[in-house]
Amino acid sequence: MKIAEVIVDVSAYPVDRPFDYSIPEALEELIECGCRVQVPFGNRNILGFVVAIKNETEVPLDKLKPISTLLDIEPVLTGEMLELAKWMKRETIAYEIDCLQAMIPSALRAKYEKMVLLETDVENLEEALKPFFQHSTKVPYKEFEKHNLLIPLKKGLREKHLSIENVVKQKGQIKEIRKVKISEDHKQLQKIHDNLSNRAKKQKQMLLWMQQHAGAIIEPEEIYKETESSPQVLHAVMELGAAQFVFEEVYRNPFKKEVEKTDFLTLTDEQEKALKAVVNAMDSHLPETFLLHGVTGSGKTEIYLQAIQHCIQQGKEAIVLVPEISLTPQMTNRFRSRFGEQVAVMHSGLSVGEKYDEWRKVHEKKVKVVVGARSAVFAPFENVGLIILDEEHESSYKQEDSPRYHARDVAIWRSKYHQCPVILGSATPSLESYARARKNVYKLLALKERAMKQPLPKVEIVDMREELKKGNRSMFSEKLVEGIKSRLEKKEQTVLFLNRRGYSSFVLCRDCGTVMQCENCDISLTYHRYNERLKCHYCGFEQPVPTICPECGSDHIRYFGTGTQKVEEELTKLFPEARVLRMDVDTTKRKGSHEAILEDFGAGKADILLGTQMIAKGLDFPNITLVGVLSADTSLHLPDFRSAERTFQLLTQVSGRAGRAEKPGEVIIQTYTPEHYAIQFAKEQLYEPFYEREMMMRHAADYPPYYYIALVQVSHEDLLVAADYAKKCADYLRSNLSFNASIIGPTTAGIVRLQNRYRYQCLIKYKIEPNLIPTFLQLMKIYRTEWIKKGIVLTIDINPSLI
Ligand SMILES: Nc1ncnc2c1ncn2[C@@H]1O[C@H](COP(=O)(O)OP(=O)(O)OP(=O)(O)O)[C@@H](O)[C@H]1O
Ligand SMILES: [Zn+2]
Ligand SMILES: [Zn+2]
Repeated sequence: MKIAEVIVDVSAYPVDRPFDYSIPEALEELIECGCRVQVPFGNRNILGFVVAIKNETEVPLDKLKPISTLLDIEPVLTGEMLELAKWMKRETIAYEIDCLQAMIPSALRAKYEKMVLLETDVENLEEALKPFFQHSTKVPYKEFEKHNLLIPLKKGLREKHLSIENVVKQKGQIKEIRKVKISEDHKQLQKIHDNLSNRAKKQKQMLLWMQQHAGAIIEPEEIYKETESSPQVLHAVMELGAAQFVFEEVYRNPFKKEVEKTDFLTLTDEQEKALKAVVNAMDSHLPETFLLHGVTGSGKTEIYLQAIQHCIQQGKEAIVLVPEISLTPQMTNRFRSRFGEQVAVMHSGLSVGEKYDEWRKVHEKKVKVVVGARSAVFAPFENVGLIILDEEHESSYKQEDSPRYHARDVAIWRSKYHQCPVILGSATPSLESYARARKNVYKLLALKERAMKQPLPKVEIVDMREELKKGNRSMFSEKLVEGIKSRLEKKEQTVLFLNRRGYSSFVLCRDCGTVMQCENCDISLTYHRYNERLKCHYCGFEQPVPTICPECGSDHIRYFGTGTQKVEEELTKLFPEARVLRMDVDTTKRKGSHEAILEDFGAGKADILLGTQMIAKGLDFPNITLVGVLSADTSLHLPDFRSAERTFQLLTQVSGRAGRAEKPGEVIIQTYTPEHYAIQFAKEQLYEPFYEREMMMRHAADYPPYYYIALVQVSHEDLLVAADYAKKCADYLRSNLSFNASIIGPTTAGIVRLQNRYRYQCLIKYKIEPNLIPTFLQLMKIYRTEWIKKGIVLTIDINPSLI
């Protein structure tokens, strides 16, 4: 008897391990690793993934239950993915089932119906299957299940005479059109024609026409037109066997427009050198990780494109990851324009069905390249030759929910599995990656100049405290107003960036620029509106909002933040003639609106593009000559040790949107803290000095990359219960981790109450801590067996992106 090991879909089970099930004889030849099944569990029937098949089990035979249903006749997960899930589960302290579910498209988690499609001639099929395909090329899978024909079905699938598709039972249905396939058999058509009575004139006429088009697949409307006939006539001759309906699937095309083909550019020397290093690694099958550090507009994308070209030529597949917000049509079209139909695109803007279509193109190996957001790192290619993470510093590569994986780590894992290189690209690499490159763990590839040797834009810092002194209370400095005015006159375009991260959450003195900081930590206090207090979410320190500035005594104290809408109003007052496009969460809710706005701006239908984070990335329009940053400070004072790094990255990225073509660019950054090093280095657009300085700060405070961090969070509806269990956590960690690990807390979390739950946390800083994962696993086990019953929710986040 064959036994399957199944990872079942029950959450909160204390032991995360596979369960043994016997494989019914009828399914023995069908079940493979990576297939989903339904199995009895307790008194329910639940979903599971087959992760291993074996001949023996320790489960007593009378206790052993059989698999009830097989859901996938072809596995949805490869052996690689099953192995990856095991690794992820341990690295991220997640349930294996969550890891497996994260790897398949959501459509497969929805309700769907399976259909079997005829791919070749009926004659190639086993006798038992033939009757099903006499009148249609598409038959519900149920039929074969019902008639016990799964084994011949699988044979037909293996030999590629048949294929399977899952039709999602909701709006994401596979799109298909019904066509008419005219019989290939001339003689038969002739015979049908001759047997018809002379009164059936229309039918005879159609048959004559069909003889000239034997074997063709044509849309019915075209036949009516060509033969000047009606559906009734067509149906009549089809009844006689002259033709049959076929269904042709059209992949929903999320790109809408056709993309013009582009040629490869002649690389600059710097680009050439970088490409060569990657190509060498590919050719020698080396799983090397490259950090491609190139200033904005240096042509990193062109290197990706040519590296992918090489990868395809070697018969291999490439995965390109791009942060969700820069996954714009402008971005994806750059890939489509080179590789055309060989590209699949996966991002959250697609409907469930569209996403599933794209996934299937990958699963069925119909494409060679996938461009997508974080989860595309699980693209089920089996012959990966190259993995690229563009904007590698982006925090969105880390998933915030379980499984809390980082796409970079998964990419590197897969590169080892496939013995292929990884490129991490950025103009502003994360400190962690740059430190690794310095230590030669990653190979550094540098592009110091822009592709056409254009100068980087000139950056000016405007001190908003001075503006206030001059009596200018608006959010636009004189400099910026002048800048916009001259662009309007010259018919050039302006991008205005409103940094909304940390909106309204810190308190600042408008006269001296002082931001209220924690007494014990080098971090700004968070403003809590509900009780008008300032809090440190690292150590728990808190104080009321001061009425006068402790530094200069001024009473111009306010919490900071301005919305895009308000900026737009002010902008139209200042420049009534300007055409303004606003891009933020409100104007991009509707599907496709994001791309419509960009398209309009690219086509010169507006003078000013005003937006949030969304516009910081990927924009490559030649007519943008001015970039204005309205408030550089907002992201600077977030209570996060990465806030300086994030600010530097953001300012460098937005500045990089200006002057990318012939016309030189200018950048104006407005700030209340012009002396801050993140702003000063962003002005010079110097990465390395910023890196050195920020590394010093991190070193002094024992933060990454010198230390690793992990965050354990406990929440409960009752504040005291949450605090109590957080203390239990801290005690447990303290008694199980080495003295080298420091455990800070428990303290309240940044947002203390979320969805009516109180949250406490412990921060762990460590260097080498062999006991970390075992300790976390043990803590999880205690939680899952005991604490969970008390309504506690415990999460463990290793290398959190935000703390
Ligand atoms: N070798 C080349 N010759 C001519 N033009 C090039 C070359 N390489 C890139 N370009 C052009 O330079 C511009 C900037 O290139 P690209 O967008 O690839 O830079 P990037 O490094 O990805 O920029 P960013 O990080 O700012 O998004 C593009 O318009 C691109 O077409
Ligand atoms: Zn002050
Ligand atoms: Zn503090």
